[in-house]
Amino acid sequence: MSQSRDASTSPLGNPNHAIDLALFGALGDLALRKLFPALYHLDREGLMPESTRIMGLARQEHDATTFRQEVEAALHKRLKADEQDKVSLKRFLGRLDYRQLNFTSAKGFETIKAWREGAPRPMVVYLSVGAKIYGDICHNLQASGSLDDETRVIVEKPIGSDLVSSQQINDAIGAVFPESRIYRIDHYLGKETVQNLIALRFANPLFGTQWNQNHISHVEITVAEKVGIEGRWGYFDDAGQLRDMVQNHLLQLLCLIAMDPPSNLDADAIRDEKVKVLKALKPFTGDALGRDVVRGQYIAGTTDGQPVPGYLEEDDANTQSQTETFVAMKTEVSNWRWAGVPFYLRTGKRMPEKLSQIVIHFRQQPHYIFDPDQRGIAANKLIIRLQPEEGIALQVLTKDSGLHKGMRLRPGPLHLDFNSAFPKSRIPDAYERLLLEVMKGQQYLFVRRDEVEYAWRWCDQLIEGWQNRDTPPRRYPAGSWGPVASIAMITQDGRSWYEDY
Ligand SMILES: NC(=O)C1=CN([C@@H]2O[C@H](COP(=O)(O)OP(=O)(O)OC[C@H]3O[C@@H](n4cnc5c(N)ncnc54)[C@H](OP(=O)(O)O)[C@@H]3O)[C@@H](O)[C@H]2O)C=CC1
Ligand SMILES: O=C1O[C@H](COP(=O)(O)O)[C@@H](O)[C@H](O)[C@H]1O
Repeated sequence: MSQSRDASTSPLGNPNHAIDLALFGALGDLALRKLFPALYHLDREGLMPESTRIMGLARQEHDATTFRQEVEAALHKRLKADEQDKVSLKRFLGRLDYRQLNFTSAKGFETIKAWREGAPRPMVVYLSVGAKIYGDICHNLQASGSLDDETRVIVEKPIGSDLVSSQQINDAIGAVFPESRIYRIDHYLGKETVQNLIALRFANPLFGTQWNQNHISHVEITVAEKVGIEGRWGYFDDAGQLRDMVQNHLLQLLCLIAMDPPSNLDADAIRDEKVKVLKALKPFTGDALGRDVVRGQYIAGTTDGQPVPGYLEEDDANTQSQTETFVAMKTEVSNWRWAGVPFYLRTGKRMPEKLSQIVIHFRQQPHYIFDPDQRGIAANKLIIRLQPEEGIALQVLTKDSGLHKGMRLRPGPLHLDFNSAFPKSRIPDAYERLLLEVMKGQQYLFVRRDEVEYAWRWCDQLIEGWQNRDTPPRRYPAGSWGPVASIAMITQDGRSWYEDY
């Protein structure tokens, strides 16, 4: 983290972290639902320097006053009642301005240059729009003379739909910005527990010494979503769950679990180690594709006891679609640390619960001395919960209490629930952490170009395999844990998905 300028803070944030934020797509879903609430929280927490200004840019006709009204309405909808205080809201809304702009036309970009005239702060450009127009916006910004050599750019996922398209997009951004000023968001990296993984693994010798194939039998990563397509059918049907969730979020989680210790916490030290993991991911060849990967698509079912439509009955659906809304797979990191340790991944929409968790299953003791009836009792597990609540639990075996039970073992948790252990600290949304890091000019929670591209390389061979083998998705009812085949995939190895939710 050597890029930090100064650790001192003022009541309204470290003045060294002041920026001008130009937010492209300021009236879109992401901006209104996530970005403005996150920016507001940073301001309210005293982390946004006084001089920081925010310019909203979108196609709709607005002036600063009506734009502020839109943002205020979105904040009222998203924030809890006790998070809305008049002073903070007034100060935050006062930072906002608006310009109507067509992003793909060079005309009008001089407005950004004029806004920036004489400003002593670096500009951060946030591209909260589809990746296809990142190149146009970067080009128009440059051609209009709005950029200087301190300007940073934030881009959203997904970057492309395969390796070739991601390279084209990365080339277009890279023609204007150097890698050191490109911040590729994967919002899972901003989640508190995900950052805690780094602390857990590299600050605790207890885990550091056990983190390899000698002590770990297998790893599970589950990212289950309760929601369906939420009005995004057009986008989602082109992508599918592999491109939407595995290529980015699940592979980033896998990298943080599997990577070797970085030599320090600098962005590139961490990212170099993540890239090594991506390069070592085993490709799916031959029979592995049929045996170790399950694609699914939800049909009508129930959520919270209420009937919900199937994927093909959602609004705007193409009823012939073969797009997957669920993927489960068994993969491996082919290196000395992880040889022979399966990584089981699963993610899907319309599951019974919103649940993201990583379970590290440790091996059994080499010599067993307890009741033979209990020989199969679960070994130690480390359960890292990202959501809904965040926390870490270590399942250990202890003696079952009572006079009549003899030396019976009982699995139980050593549990760290962040909300109850640290009740005073609000757990910030991922976007708050990420925006703060951009303000500081720190890149360690952002994805480097080669990470994106190696992840695509691995996904591409999987997608190509599906296409070659004509692999239609297996159906699963909304509200279930996915196709039965995803359970069979793990039980054939004598294991099961961890279900103590
Ligand atoms: N929404 C989400 O939950 C997530 C989104 N993302 C990513 O974030 C980015 C934004 O997504 P999202 O907010 O959902 O998208 P939206 O389509 O909701 O928002 C995009 C915004 O950009 C505007 N816009 C698009 N093209 C132009 C143009 N040529 N000129 C001017 N304005 C334009 C749109 O205006 P108009 O409405 O007039 O078209 C809209 O205000 C995407 O890259 C997406 O993949 C990533 C993770 C989650
Ligand atoms: O990037 C995306 O993530 C969301 C899930 O994010 P979470 O923080 O709610 O777990 C997913 O619904 C969406 O399809 C995808 O684009």
